[in-house]
Amino acid sequence: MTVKDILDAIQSKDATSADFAALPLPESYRAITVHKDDTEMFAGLETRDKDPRKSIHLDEVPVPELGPGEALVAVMASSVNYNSVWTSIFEPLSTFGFLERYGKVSELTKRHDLPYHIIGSDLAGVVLRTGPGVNAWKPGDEVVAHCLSVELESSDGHNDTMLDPEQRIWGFETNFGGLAEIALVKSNQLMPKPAHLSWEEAAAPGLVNSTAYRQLVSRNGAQMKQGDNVLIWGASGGLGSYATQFALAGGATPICVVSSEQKAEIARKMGAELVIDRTAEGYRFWKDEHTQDPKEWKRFGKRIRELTGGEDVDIVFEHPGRETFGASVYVTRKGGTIVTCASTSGYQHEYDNRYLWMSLKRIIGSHFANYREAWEANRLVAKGKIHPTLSKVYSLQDTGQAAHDVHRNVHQGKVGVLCLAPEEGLGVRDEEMRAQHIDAINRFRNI
Ligand SMILES: C/C=C/C(=O)SCCNC(=O)CCNC(=O)[C@H](O)C(C)(C)COP(=O)(O)OP(=O)(O)OC[C@H]1O[C@@H](n2cnc3c(N)ncnc32)[C@H](O)[C@@H]1OP(=O)(O)O
Ligand SMILES: NC(=O)C1=CN([C@@H]2O[C@H](COP(=O)(O)OP(=O)(O)OC[C@H]3O[C@@H](n4cnc5c(N)ncnc54)[C@H](OP(=O)(O)O)[C@@H]3O)[C@@H](O)[C@H]2O)C=CC1
Repeated sequence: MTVKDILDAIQSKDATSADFAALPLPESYRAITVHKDDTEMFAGLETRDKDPRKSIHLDEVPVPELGPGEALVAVMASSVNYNSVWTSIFEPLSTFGFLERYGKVSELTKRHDLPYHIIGSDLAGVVLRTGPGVNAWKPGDEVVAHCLSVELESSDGHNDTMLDPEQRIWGFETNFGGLAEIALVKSNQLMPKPAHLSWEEAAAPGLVNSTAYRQLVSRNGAQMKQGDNVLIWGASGGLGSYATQFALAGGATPICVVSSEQKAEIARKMGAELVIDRTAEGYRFWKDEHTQDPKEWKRFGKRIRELTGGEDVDIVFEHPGRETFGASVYVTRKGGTIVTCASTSGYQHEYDNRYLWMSLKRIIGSHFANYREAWEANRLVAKGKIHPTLSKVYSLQDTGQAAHDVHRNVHQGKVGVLCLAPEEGLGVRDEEMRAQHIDAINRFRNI
């Protein structure tokens, strides 16, 4: 039995759940990994010069043992998230520390502590096997998986699953991730695959869409409301392309920040009217490595007022971090909210606290999404209210190049990876619905 037999079953029109259940599992499969032996390979290099193509491997790995409450999924497609860039450059720390720590939780979690890390936090595919205690899913189900892994044994996480003390991001802080032909997930990560999307389109939104949903829309985030002005950094990138859609769909006004005319055009194609090209306008929020320039914050704020007709922003959707955070705090309106989920340009932020407390602003930390938020975010995709922002698709063996593109910020929206799917465009089950949304689905393609 090989993965080829699994693919044949998925592609045959008449394979039943019983047929999938009867398929013997292969002994091994191909997976994108980083190696524990490589963790020091980039020592001394600048972040920019650490090259994912050198650290990312395509390996044949054994199929992990299936535990209670878990599922093995045949992965048709996955996508590159920035967390896989961090893993591949071993910043801010090596993810093998996460696997070692997880391995100490129980006999079952020991499986994760290996000298290789199978990465990837998105997938679209087909359930192959479910472990004891799983009733909601069965072999043959077409699914996507969100990346929240929790143990749920502590009451701390019972109201908001992101607060579980054993909260982890699957494929980043756990092993057996989605950039592979087979993945191991907890069954409560599974959600129905949107029927009108191909495998690679369905695999694209998951992580960033759920994160943007909690960060911007949820009561656990900024609770955006109709009429809000929302400043969105990196509006044509992974997170930003979903934040922009949420702002528009929710009756808010996005002010989209991008770094080129091409990206500005993408933001406009999504429906945004207020766009700032940070490169063309030449903002330099830092005079040098240690000193910010409040005059530049003010110039940026003036530009926002010019675009909005004199208003400041209610919400800043933050993730670049050190480079932009001082400006983000400054340009937020009195009583407004800066909601942050990352620090791509550096995690030691500096801002002038007078502008925060005197103007009663709030900073909210946000991370991925709880079970319910991830489900709600996927539901919006399945209903055709939010669309994938897939631009380019790579083969599994070219994942290193895909991660390099994202690391160097030469991509748009989301970058997809075909795992078992032999070509793009497969897996669409609702052609009629697809036809209704085809322009939106293809907005980011081949640009
Ligand atoms: C969905 C996608 C998401 C993304 O893309 S996010 C971007 C990528 N992610 C990242 O860049 C984050 C990577 N992670 C990290 O950098 C680290 O992961 C953290 C900085 C988040 C945490 O570091 P750590 O070393 O794990 O945490 P500690 O809590 O500082 O150290 C653990 C020890 O410190 C003790 N401790 C914690 N809080 C306190 C306290 N308040 N007072 C005293 N001690 C404390 C703990 O108990 C524990 O102890 P003991 O080592 O003995 O187990
Ligand atoms: N905590 C969480 O749950 C999550 C955190 N993240 C983190 O968020 C960050 C962004 O992820 P994602 O959106 O997928 O990444 P992308 O690279 O797809 O998009 C980020 C965008 O941010 C903009 N940007 C990058 N650097 C700067 C800068 N110095 N100043 C201003 N803008 C900048 C770029 O747009 P442009 O050049 O056009 O301005 C870029 O396209 C990563 O660090 C990631 O790890 C992501 C998802 C979940």
